Amino acid sequence: MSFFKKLKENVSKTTESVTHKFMSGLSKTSASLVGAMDSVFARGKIDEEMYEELEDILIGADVGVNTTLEIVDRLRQEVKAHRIKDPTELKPLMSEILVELLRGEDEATGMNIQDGQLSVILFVGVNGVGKTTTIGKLAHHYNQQGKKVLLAAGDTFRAGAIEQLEVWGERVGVDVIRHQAGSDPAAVMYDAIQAAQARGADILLCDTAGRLQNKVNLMEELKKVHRVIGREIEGAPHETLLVVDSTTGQNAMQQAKLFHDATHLTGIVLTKMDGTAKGGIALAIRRELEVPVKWIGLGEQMDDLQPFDADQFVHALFGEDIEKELAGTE
Ligand SMILES: Nc1nc2c(ncn2[C@@H]2O[C@H](COP(=O)(O)OP(=O)(O)OP(=O)(O)O)[C@@H](O)[C@H]2O)c(=O)[nH]1
Repeated sequence: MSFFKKLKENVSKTTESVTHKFMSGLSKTSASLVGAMDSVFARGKIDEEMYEELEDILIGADVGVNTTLEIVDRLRQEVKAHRIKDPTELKPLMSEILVELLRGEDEATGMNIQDGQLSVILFVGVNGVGKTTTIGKLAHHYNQQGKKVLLAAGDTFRAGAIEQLEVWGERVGVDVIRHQAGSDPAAVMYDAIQAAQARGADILLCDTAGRLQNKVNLMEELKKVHRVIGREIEGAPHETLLVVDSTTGQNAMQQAKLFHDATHLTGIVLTKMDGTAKGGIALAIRRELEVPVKWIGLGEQMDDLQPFDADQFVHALFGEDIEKELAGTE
């Protein structure tokens, strides 16, 4: 039995609605990445040309050149080692390689949430990537779990950003700590931490500015915010999550490198996966940045932010093939 059965078994452990969210959210990427492989494999022959066409498909889905070469290399080795002649056997093999790459070595995709004490989560990323929406969705997620959540409006650069966060606060039913537009974001963080501690909050989600017009200032500001949070609570921020818009392709990769250099990122949130056929960026980011993707945005609704899961991700990409193979072998 191929790796498909194992994938199916792994995703069956979660609810059907989560599996469905991944499948519908990743349908465009599935078509561009896995659907496109069909015509390549239909030629019935494993040869150099086939590997080159596979590379083109992977690069076209934003998997990134280095990661693409690594995937195809591994595929070649497996084909050799197991003397595979039939290209239809390559899809399950490919799915296994993708899961391994997405999992990485540490498997540290969970959130560092401290039980019984305040956990501070800092969000960074450029404007418009979905930072505020992600904070709102995550506030909802933790609120649903019965945790007391507070939001810090650290994007003081744009007055609209503070109001937008307040709209989310109201929608979810959590308070927002804010100052006037233009004030020092580090001071907002200081006040937010005091408020969170005084109110016995479990989780403080901190928004930050994302203007890129002045990179040096932005990065200095983020470093200061980070420092102030760390001074108030040892070990905080417990997570520094970079939010990136997956529809921006390799641009997302460059942003990730920039922010990673300035603040120590502990995870990535990939938003708007449902709006792109180039979801292969998840692989490029995971592999080339060595920062785990922790959350994935699969739509605009409150519960469309899902914890990233390598099995769910790859299962969603190969969904049709998995169903076909399992139906044929029962
Ligand atoms: N389809 C889809 N849309 C999303 C997702 N996440 C966010 N969006 C949309 O992206 C748009 C921008 O999101 P915002 O949260 O305003 O972005 P932001 O990064 O906070 O922007 P600034 O406040 O300007 O920094 C909104 O219309 C969101 O509804 C997602 O996972 N899927």
